[in-house]
Amino acid sequence: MAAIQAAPAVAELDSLLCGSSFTSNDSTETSSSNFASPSSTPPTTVSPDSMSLASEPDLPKPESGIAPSIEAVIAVTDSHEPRAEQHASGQQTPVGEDAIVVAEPPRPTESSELAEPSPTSRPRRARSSLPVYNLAKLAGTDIHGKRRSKGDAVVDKRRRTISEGTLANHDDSAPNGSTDALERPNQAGQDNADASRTRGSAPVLHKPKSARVSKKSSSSPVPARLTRRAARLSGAPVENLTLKLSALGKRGKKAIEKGFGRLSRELLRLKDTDEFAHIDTRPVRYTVWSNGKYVDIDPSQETPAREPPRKKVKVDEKANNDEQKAAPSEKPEAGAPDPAKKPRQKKWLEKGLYAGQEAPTDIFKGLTAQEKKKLASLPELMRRGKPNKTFPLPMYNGLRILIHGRDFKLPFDVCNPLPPGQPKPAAYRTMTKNRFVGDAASYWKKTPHIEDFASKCVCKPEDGCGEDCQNRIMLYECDETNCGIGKEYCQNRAFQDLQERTKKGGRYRIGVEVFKTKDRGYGVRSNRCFEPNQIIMEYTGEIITVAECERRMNEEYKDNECYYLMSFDQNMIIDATTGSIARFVNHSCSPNCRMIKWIVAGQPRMALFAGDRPIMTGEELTYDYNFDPFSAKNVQKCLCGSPNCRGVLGPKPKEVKTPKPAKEEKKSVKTTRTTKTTKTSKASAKEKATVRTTVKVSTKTATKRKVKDAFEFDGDEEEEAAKTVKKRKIKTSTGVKRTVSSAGLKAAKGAAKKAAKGVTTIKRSVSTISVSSKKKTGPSSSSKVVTTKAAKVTKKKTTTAVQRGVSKKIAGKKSTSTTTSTATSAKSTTTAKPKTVVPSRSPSLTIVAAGVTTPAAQKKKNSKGSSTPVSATPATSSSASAKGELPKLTISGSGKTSARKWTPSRKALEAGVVLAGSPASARSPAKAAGSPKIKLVSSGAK
Ligand SMILES: C[S@@+](CC[C@H](N)C(=O)[O-])C[C@H]1O[C@@H](n2cnc3c(N)ncnc32)[C@H](O)[C@@H]1O
Repeated sequence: MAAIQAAPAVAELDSLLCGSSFTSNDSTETSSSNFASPSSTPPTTVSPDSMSLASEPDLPKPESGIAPSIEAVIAVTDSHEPRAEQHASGQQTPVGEDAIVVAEPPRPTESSELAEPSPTSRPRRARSSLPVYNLAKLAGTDIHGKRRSKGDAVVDKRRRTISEGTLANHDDSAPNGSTDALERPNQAGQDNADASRTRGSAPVLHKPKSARVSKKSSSSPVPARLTRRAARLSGAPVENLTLKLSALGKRGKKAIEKGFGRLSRELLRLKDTDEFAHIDTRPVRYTVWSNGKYVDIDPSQETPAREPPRKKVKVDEKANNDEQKAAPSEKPEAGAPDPAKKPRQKKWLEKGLYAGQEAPTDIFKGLTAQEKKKLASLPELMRRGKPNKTFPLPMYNGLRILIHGRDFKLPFDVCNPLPPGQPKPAAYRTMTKNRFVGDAASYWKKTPHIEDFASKCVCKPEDGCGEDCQNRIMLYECDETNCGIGKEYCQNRAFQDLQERTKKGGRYRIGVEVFKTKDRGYGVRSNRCFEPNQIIMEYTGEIITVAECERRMNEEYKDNECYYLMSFDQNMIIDATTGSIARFVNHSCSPNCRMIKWIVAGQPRMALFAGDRPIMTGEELTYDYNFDPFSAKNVQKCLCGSPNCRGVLGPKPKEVKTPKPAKEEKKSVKTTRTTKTTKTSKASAKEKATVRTTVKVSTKTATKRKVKDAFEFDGDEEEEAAKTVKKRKIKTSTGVKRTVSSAGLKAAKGAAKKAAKGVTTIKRSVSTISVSSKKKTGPSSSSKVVTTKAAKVTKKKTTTAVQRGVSKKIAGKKSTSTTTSTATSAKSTTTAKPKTVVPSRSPSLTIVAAGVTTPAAQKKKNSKGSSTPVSATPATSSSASAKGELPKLTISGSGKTSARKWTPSRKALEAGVVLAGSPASARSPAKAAGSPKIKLVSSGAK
């Protein structure tokens, strides 16, 4: 079968054959001898094809040597013969073998047609003397079927008339045309090369494409690739066949070109090579190889030097080129040292921790007589041998320390996280952003601060939004909308800095880690240093309404030892049970941090900031909870261990405030009302920052009860509280409460507006679980206002710049200034209790975090009943409190253990915090007339 496919190719190639093949008609050659032998007899087996040659019973004998191509064709037909016989005998042909030829099975009808053409068929044009061949059949393309038109056999149309001469040299002697056909392509090159000598080439039978393809597929014994490679390596000039052809006559040239045109592409590409023509230009080299390596037996032999690897050649060439470029005329002498190449000199590290601190030659130098004496008595410190310059001791400082024998600790400013395997709190979920839960989202006013936020600070780039920045003073973070100096200069973008810092993660960038304290549960420590006032981490969690908070405390957290609830904004609470690790920060009466609420992009956010001094690696982070337990049973012993510890987790002691005469106050209010009270003074930078407009809510009664209410818990308390509430209720009406550090004039503008609109209360306070005001937010915050107001605006020394900035702003807004609104509220106040400045940077926070009732507290409670735990009473004001920076922290008491009613203390009311330890009646807003609706019932303390 393969022979049949290859046969047309053979025909092609044979058409290119020249020389002896034309002349040789030796039919005795076997198929094997046909291979690559120009003198061998081509496969000339000619036998009548039962199919296509049926009409040509007798093929004329070749007369001349110009019919090799025809020989091939005949070989094809010869190969068909047994096939036809096979079919005739009804034998099955193996598929592999018959793939192509079977496509032309013997068709009796056709055969009969061919043998005896029907009267309707076209008469043959061929002369009877010439044989007619069915080329389609020969080529194997007739397997596609015959097209017929009007009964006319197409096969007849496709017949070609071939001149008699083309049938020359058909030889029956070639027994295996297939083998011959396979091998011939290899001969083609040589034959083609010899074709230049051809004078008369035989016309080539038309070769159908399929046949060519089959020729390709009939793998030539010598792969084309190898041939190409050989050609490349030969290095000899390639003969140009075109030149050869030009020497030919027109006819010969045409024949050869035609022949090439039918060569496969690969062969065509190679047609001009020596390999193609089998021309050896190099002598054969015998090489010896040992273990896969070339062994050069006699290097003196004339064998050409081995070519260096290509890459090396390139490099050398490049180097040469460079050299030539550099010095085209001069050539460096062989062996002379290259001036460009200097011996490499080792570079030593000259800078480093102790580099440059060589030990002094005289180690006694600079020491006192006593020290010298001591050093002499310390032979181990005496210098011996060569000084260690690689890593010498810090001689200037260390030696003295060593002499004195002091313990010293190297400062470690680098990240020093705890080793792995630390006890960790039970699985807790972290949250890096506040998330509203339940009704909180619907009650949350999304843009309460936006109005204030609309104005820009007046800082210049050189100011860098420092302490005088009015945004900073009012705890508004700068951004593109409210600050004109840009990110690169502005220093008032703490939350943005924090985000930037922690974005990539990593212990150092985050800078904090939870650890287990000895006696206070878990805490947070720094594992890096923090600058004073630097932001450390954000306090995030779920923002919930008071009602939801109450529910959680009663249901979800009832068995908890700790609550992580902190009052937030708009009467909402942050529950950090799912939140950031800031919830693990413990309380200290001398804290190193502050929890501060800022307005960032119009929204309140809470974060822990370093205090006034830097924080070192490994320090525990603490802030003052300003904890308000409201009930004796909630009082916990403080274990902060600071010298000025208040003893219990209690409220921050207030500053001792000197009451001012009412006249003065009125005057003050008046003055502020006319907005001419903006007094400027050049004070210290700290004081500048404490521009605070404070409007505090208080009553005389309340003031008296201030501390008392917070801790007293007797049977009459409820009644008394009710009275108080009533009293307060009377005095309610309108009021502006701004417990936060001033909240500034900005907010006051808004307040003024709202007051003008008849809004009864405006409160911008961190202490959220507020009893006062707010008719707007959550359902539980709809209580009637209990507070009555005395308003006083105290403006502490402000810088001109700030004042100007603020007043400008106000002027720009056409607002009546803060004091206008406060004055309004002052009107409704029966008793005005003046108060001095409140917090500086920190807002008053209310944490609703119920801790463990310590055994001590429990004992006290048991022994004293409901009496006030003395230890809970704040003693003196701490330094921190003097700055007014402490947040309010309120702890909820255990309502489970008490059946008695409990009402919020005056303190709670003032702080805007209500925490009920709470019998159901107290929790019911309906029952507690005038009492705030907002009550947190903590039942979980154990
Ligand atoms: C918000 S949690 C702080 C994290 C807590 N230590 C923990 O392990 O989850 C507040 C509770 O920690 C405890 N705590 C914090 N500071 C304390 C202190 N200085 N003395 C005693 N207990 C403290 C109290 O039980 C408090 O109720």
